[in-house]
Amino acid sequence: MSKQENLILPKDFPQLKNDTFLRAARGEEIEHVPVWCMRQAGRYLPEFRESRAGKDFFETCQSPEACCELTLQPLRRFPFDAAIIFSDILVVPQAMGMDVQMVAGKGPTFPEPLKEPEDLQRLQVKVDTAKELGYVFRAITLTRHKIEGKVPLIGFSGAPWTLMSYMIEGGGSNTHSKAKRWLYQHPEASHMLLKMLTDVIVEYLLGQVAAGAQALQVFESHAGILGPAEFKEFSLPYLRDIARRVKDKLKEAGQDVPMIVFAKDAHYALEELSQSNYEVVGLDWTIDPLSARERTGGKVSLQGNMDPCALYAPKERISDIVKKMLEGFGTRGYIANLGHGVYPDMTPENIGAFVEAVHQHSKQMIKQI
Ligand SMILES: Cc1c2[nH]c(c1CCC(=O)O)Cc1[nH]c(c(CCC(=O)O)c1C)Cc1[nH]c(c(CCC(=O)O)c1C)Cc1[nH]c(c(C)c1CCC(=O)O)C2
Repeated sequence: MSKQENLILPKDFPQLKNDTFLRAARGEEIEHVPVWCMRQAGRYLPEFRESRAGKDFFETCQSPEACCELTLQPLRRFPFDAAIIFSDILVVPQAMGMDVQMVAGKGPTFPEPLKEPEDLQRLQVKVDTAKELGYVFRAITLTRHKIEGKVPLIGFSGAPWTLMSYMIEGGGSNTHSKAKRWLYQHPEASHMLLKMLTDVIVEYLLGQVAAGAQALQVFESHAGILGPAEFKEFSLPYLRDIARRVKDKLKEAGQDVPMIVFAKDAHYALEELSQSNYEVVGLDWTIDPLSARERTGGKVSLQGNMDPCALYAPKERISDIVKKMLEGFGTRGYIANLGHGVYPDMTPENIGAFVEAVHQHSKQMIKQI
C-alpha cells in the first residue's frame, strides 16, 4: 500500500447531506422519489471514455483513484440520489484464482473457464478478501471521502449463479447451455461451487461496508435464463443466505445497511424475492409497476424499472413514461432506476431528462397526498 493510501482510512466520513435514497429503501417518508441509474458511470459519458482510453479495464478497477474519479463523474452532471462504486462483478472469480480479461468488442473473457467438476480444485476456497479485493475496499473508502456526503455510496457484488455461469461459459452467452448443463448433469458440484461463491461474497460485502459502503446491491443478472424450479434450487437459497449472513454480522456490529436484490428477468419469482431478507427488490422493465406492487404486498421497497431504450425517446416522451411509472409504483418505498444499465450510445442529455422527470413529477405527487 502506498503512503498516501495509508492515510485514507474508513472513518471520519463527511456527514451525509441527502439521505433520500436510504429513506426510500427503508420505506420512510421522502420529499421526492430518489433516482440513480445502473451503469451511470459508463461509456455514454465522453469524460468516462477519455479517462478509460487506452487503459486495461481490470487495471482501472484496481486503481482506487481511477474508480473514485469514474464514480464521481456522473454526479457532476446529474442530481442523482446515489452513487455506485465503479468496479465489476467479475473481480470475485479473479480473487478465487481465475484469469478474466476484458476484450474490446467481445466483453469479459475467461481464457480457461471451468469445464468439469474436477476444475473446482483450481479455485481458491478460502479467499482473503482484504488481500485479494483490498483495492475495491480502498476505492470505496477514498470515494466515500471524496463524495463529501453529497449522496450515499452503493457497494455491490454479482450473485452466485451469475458468477458461476460466467466462470463456466467463459464469457457472455445466448443460451448459457454450458453452465446450465452443470445444473442438470452435476447438481452436487454446482451446489458446491455456489456455496464457495456465497462464502466469498458474504465476506466481500462485509468488507465493502467496513470500507464505507452505505447500501449493497446483489446482481443476479442471469436469473432469467433459469426457470422457476431451477431458480428456487440454484439461485434463491444463496441470495437469501447472503442477505441473512451479511445482516446478522452487521447487526452484531450495530450497523444497518439496506440491501437490494436485482434478479433480472425473474418475474416468476417476485413473491419469493420479496421475502428474501432484502429491503429492496430491483425490477427489470418486463414487470408492470402496479402488479409488482400487488405481488410484493408492500413488504419491500421496489427499484426500477424504465426500459433503458426509452432513453432514446424525445425528452417529453421520457417525462410521460416516467410519470406513468411513478403512478404505477407510487412514491413511497420506491427508488426510480432503469430496468438494466445505460447503453454506451445513449445521450447524456436524456439521462438528465430522466432524472429531472423523476424529481419533478414525484415532488408534485407527494404535494398532492
Ligand atoms: C453482468 C455484469 C458485468 N458487470 C456488472 C454486471 C451486472 C450488471 C449487469 O447485469 O449489467 C456490474 C457492473 N459493471 C460496472 C459497474 C459499475 C457501476 C455502475 O453501474 O455504474 C457495475 C455495477 C462497470 C462496467 N463494467 C463494464 C463496463 C464497460 C466497459 C468499459 O468501461 O470499458 C463498465 C462501465 C464491462 C462489463 N462487465 C460485465 C459486462 C457484461 C461488461 C460489458 C462488456 C462490454 O460492454 O464490452 C460483467
